[in-house]
Amino acid sequence: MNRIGVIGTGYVGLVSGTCFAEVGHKVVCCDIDESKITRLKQFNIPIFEPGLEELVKKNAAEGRLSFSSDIAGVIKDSAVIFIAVGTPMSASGEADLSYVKEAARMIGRNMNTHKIIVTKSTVPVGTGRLLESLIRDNLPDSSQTFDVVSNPEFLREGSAIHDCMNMERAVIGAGNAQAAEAIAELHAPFETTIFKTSLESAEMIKYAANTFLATKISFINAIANICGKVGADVTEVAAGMGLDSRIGNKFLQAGIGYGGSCFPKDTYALKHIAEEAGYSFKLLEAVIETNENQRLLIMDGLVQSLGSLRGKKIAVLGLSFKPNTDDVREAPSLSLIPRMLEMGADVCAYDPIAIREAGQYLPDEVDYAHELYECVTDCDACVILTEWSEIVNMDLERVHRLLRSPVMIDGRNCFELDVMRAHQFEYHSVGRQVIRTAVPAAVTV
Ligand SMILES: NC(=O)c1ccc[n+]([C@@H]2O[C@H](COP(=O)([O-])OP(=O)(O)OC[C@H]3O[C@@H](n4cnc5c(N)ncnc54)[C@H](O)[C@@H]3O)[C@@H](O)[C@H]2O)c1
Ligand SMILES: O=c1ccn([C@@H]2O[C@H](COP(=O)(O)OP(=O)(O)O[C@H]3O[C@H](CO)[C@@H](O)[C@H](O)[C@H]3O)[C@@H](O)[C@H]2O)c(=O)[nH]1
Repeated sequence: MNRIGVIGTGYVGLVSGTCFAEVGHKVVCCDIDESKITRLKQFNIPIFEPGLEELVKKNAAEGRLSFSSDIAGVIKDSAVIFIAVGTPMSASGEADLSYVKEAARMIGRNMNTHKIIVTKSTVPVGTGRLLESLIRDNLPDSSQTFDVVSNPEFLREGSAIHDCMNMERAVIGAGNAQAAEAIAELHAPFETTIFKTSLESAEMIKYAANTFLATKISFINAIANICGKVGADVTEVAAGMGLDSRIGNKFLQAGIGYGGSCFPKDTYALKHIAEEAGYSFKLLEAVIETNENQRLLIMDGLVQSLGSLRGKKIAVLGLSFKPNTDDVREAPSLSLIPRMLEMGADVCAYDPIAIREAGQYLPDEVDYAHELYECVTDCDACVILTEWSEIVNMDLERVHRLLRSPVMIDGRNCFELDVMRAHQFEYHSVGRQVIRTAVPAAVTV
């Protein structure tokens, strides 16, 4: 058994730490936020992630997973240290490395034996080298040796455990072949493809992968916007494109764009990295701009169907940035609900899990319903921002009956047009024909 110390118990630290424990390693997770560690010790998991609580309990009970707020002690006791702290977007768009740098200094100060430091956080190219020098500068004994390895994390929120346990590849970037091999061996139980690279290439692979996926989303959203104007249906177009194995059918779901803790900040960070390197990344700029405009389709749909929003009551279904998570970082709800309020609407919001999270950031005027059907009651329109299965599977007949006017603005293309026609909704979706209850039209939101 290897002793892995994980610094940071956000999504990545907690999920990857738990999964490395699940495959047999001994893992201790630590965090600067003592309240998180107190909660984790009581199995009160700070994030909503399906299956995580059970897996944490199981691995803790079997003695492979524990939590500590003694960061220095965890560093001293570990042979391998994962850095899994946040790298949020700074005001200028670049990745804020202050947490990563602080973690490196702490590691340097507490280095007592040879250790491999593994960066799981998403960091700009060159950070691995920067961490090497920061650690070296903080060593109590300058002859102490260590290695820095980049091993970016590719899990998705909402399916994080599945993604980690069934990882498609482990990218291992290192300057030292022995350190790379040691981290490859750590991955042996996952039976995944090991891809060894330089430190710099591994760091770039993470940004290139995320921005490529973001590009796919903005591309299909741009196609959707044209489809809406020329009478094509983007869901058919995406399905037809996806049958070409060179294109593939994944990440072609048109909607109100990508949000979350990764794509928005990582697209900005790569744009910044490119600028620093003297390259003007026009394609990526267009991806970002397309994404930022896309969510405004919701406002267009509301104005088309209701005219002025003043005094209108709007039901907003879905507050998290995607289903199966309570994460609201860069969620469309956080920018769209304040706009609705500014335009004079009353908003009642519902989410199966994320009300508490979203409520911290939304204006006080928002009402929250604890049940979907209560939320839509007496509303002038129903807006869908997140495709939770509870929302996709709602009883449309009941919703039609409860709404004051049967208007639905769907930012995630949850329903078939024929179904909405049969239920006599006015239905605005993305890149598809608008269904009107009385007069059919060929314009989409
Ligand atoms: N969220 C994801 O799905 C995901 C997936 C892949 C990669 N990533 C990347 O992984 C990194 C972490 O993301 P996250 O969403 O888990 O972050 P997060 O912000 O949710 O959690 C980071 C944790 O690190 C802790 N921390 C900060 N500084 C610390 C220090 N010096 N010592 C100990 N703990 C410290 C914080 O208290 C916090 O609990 C980011 O770089 C992100 O881009 C995230
Ligand atoms: O066809 C699609 C697919 C996704 N999205 C949106 O894109 C965003 C991101 O979705 P997803 O990638 O499923 O979730 P994340 O948890 O943000 O995961 C991404 O970001 C992580 C952090 O870097 C990476 O580790 C993952 O590989 C990468 O998929 C969400 O707002 C989705 O609604 C679409 O609009 N259309």
